[in-house]
Amino acid sequence: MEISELDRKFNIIDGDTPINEHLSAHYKRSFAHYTVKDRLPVILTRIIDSLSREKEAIIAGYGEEAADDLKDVIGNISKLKYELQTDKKFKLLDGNDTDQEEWNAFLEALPDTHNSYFSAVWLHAECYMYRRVRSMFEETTTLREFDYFRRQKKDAFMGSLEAFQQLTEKFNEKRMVKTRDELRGLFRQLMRVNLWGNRIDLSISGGKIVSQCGDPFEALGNLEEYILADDTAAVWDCIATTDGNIIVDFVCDNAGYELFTDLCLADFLISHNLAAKVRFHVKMIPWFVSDVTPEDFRWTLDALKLSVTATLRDLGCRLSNYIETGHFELIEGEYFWTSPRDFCEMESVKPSVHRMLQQAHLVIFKGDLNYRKLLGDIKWDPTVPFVEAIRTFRPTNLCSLRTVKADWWRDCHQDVLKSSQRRIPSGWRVVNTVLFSLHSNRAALSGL
Ligand SMILES: O=P(O)(O)OC[C@H]1O[C@](O)(CO)[C@@H](O)[C@@H]1O
Repeated sequence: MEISELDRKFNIIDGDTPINEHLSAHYKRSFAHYTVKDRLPVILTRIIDSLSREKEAIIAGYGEEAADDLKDVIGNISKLKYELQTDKKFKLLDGNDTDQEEWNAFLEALPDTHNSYFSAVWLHAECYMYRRVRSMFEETTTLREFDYFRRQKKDAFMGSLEAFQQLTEKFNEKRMVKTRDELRGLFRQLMRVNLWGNRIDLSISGGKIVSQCGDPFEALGNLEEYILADDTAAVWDCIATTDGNIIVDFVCDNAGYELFTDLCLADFLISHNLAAKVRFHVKMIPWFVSDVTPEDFRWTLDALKLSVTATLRDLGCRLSNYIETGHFELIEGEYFWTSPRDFCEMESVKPSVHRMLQQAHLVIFKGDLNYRKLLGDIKWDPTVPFVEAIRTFRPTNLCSLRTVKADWWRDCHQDVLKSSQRRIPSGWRVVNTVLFSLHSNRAALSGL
């Protein structure tokens, strides 16, 4: 079938997403369209491939019965891929997962015009696909607990070991800083390391293993010109003007290198008495390929403790000890983070999560997906300040730390770049540019 025929059939508009509209695969020249048409089917194919490749090992670990379960799951994922590529309506979820009712209520309330892959809001279509895959495993007898992305996450972790080592060595050299100015300087560097850590994402690479290579501290200088919005000073003030008896929350994104950088920043906050507790909010199901689950979090600390180098072993022990002393807390059991809801809906649909975030003095939202949820997956006019774009979402002080991975900020990048006399060098892709914002509940500290 000709692509134009497909477009006609799915009612695709040959243009970019209009300003103030929701992002959607409905617009052919959008990253959402490219994602639904090309990226998501690749991700599904890669799950099938890895299940087929790891079949023997899975059966060895989960028993003979897993062979039938694998066959069913592979068949169901192929069907899902077909549904996606032929723009079928979203189906209600089967199974007994904790969040199933909430998901189905959400799906049932979708207008008929926006409940298929190419017609829905991009956020809804993308989350729905990952949630459907999870349902297929939940329905099996043997593979309910199986994380079909774990192998890739572990490989990416292993590929970043050298960077972990270099980062920890540099951090250890600098740990002894004493003066407020030195502390602020180190905080600024760690925020940048953390920001760039968000580039290591297995969903954007379609599941191909990507790891951090080279010395992350060294790389900071060269990356500086790609920072689009930088409110580090305001984030620092927000933390450093307290007595240190505060909670800082991370709404985590990717496992592997990015989680490692989260842990380094959190370690800094605790070891310099800038915060009394750091909480980590993670995903309860395998999500967007590399997102952190409770199991990934625990595995990371254990793997660091068992590292071949004393530097990483010491770090692993210190971080694990923070869990024991209550300085770190892993928040698990919350399915809101894998719901299709944007954060503005949190207070009404999940008040308990909103109340929990209110306990924190600062919440750091990691990554592109959280950023999209902050902004409601809307293509805002680039001049709209961040504080307006997040609408009524005001649980506490917020910081968004993400590298830009979709297209709708391209215009804004150019806008910002033009006004700041910066440029995107040829060959540099939008994925490597950055938006970095803080919102304070006292004042709008920054925007675009
Ligand atoms: O890990 P992050 O930073 O949330 O980004 C992941 C996601 O970024 C996007 O490419 C664009 O938002 C999603 O399609 C994607 O998979």
